[in-house]
Amino acid sequence: MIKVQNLTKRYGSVTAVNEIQFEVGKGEIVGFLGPNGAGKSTTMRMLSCYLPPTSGTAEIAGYDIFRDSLRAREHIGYMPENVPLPQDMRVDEYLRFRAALKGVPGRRIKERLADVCELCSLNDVSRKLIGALSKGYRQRVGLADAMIHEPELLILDEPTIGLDPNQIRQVRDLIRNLRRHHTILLSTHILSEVEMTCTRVIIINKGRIEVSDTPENLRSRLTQEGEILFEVNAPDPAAATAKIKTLPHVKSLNSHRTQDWTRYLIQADEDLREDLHNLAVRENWRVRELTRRVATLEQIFAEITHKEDI
Ligand SMILES: Nc1ncnc2c1ncn2[C@@H]1O[C@H](COP(=O)(O)OP(=O)(O)OP(=O)(O)O)[C@@H](O)[C@H]1O
Repeated sequence: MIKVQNLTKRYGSVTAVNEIQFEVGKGEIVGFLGPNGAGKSTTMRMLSCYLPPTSGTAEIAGYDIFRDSLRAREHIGYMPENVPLPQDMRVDEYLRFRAALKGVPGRRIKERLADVCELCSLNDVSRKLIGALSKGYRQRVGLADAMIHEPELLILDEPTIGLDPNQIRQVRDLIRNLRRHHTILLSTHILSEVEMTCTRVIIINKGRIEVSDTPENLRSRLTQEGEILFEVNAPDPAAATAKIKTLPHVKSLNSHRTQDWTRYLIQADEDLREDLHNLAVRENWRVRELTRRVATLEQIFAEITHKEDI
């Protein structure tokens, strides 16, 4: 659905997007992550044909965003970061107007309106003035607008920005429901959202793409040299520590004792959970915890973008 090659955007002396390349296949939900000013919105605006690139190319459904802009746009539903909405139009009037503007045939507008209002849970407010809606409902109107012409690809720039946790959950569920029929590229700063909804993560930093992988692969990349928590009740703790140290792949070990229990934090370059379990069974130790610490997307993001404050 998306094929980006050497795409660059400069604003005067600022290079916002620097020779990026990536592809997004049909049916993928891709989370587009990066710190403030990384170039996410600029990339999304170029892909949505709102902003011409300085150099490089991008294709949407096989159409060049610059040369075949109108064709490309037919396949895109774009929801910008701050959805510009007319305050004094009613929700249904506005969506009908947008449908006509996007070339939806007159006979289909009623049906499309009903579909998007249902999908975005707008039925209760469809006769309300947009200016009277809460932020969450306005976001939904933006989403309904992006979908009204049945595009295959949705490009959503921070769709949950400014929403409360309940509204975030609703929009996230909605995006999850959309994945059956759409390809989605969405930017967000909420990493748990990406872990829950996306099939792939692209991390952009200072205009360059640093990573493109599944959330699982990203986690296992960082967890390979894993930390394992192991808490046992062994009759002779010193002997137990010595035995654990002799296991292959153990790099270092910290322990902490509370009454009868010893809690080990083991650094190893392999997943040693089975070996530790077998050792405990052999030695007749009682085990209270045996877990491998898994890196969160938040740690991965911080590592890749070298930022602690996300
Ligand atoms: N119209 C503009 N004129 C000049 N510079 C711009 C313009 N739009 C963006 N920039 C600059 O380009 C860089 C990338 O901005 P962009 O908005 O694409 O980042 P972003 O990743 O979407 O950030 P955020 O998470 O804060 O929305 C920033 O340095 C920004 O200041």
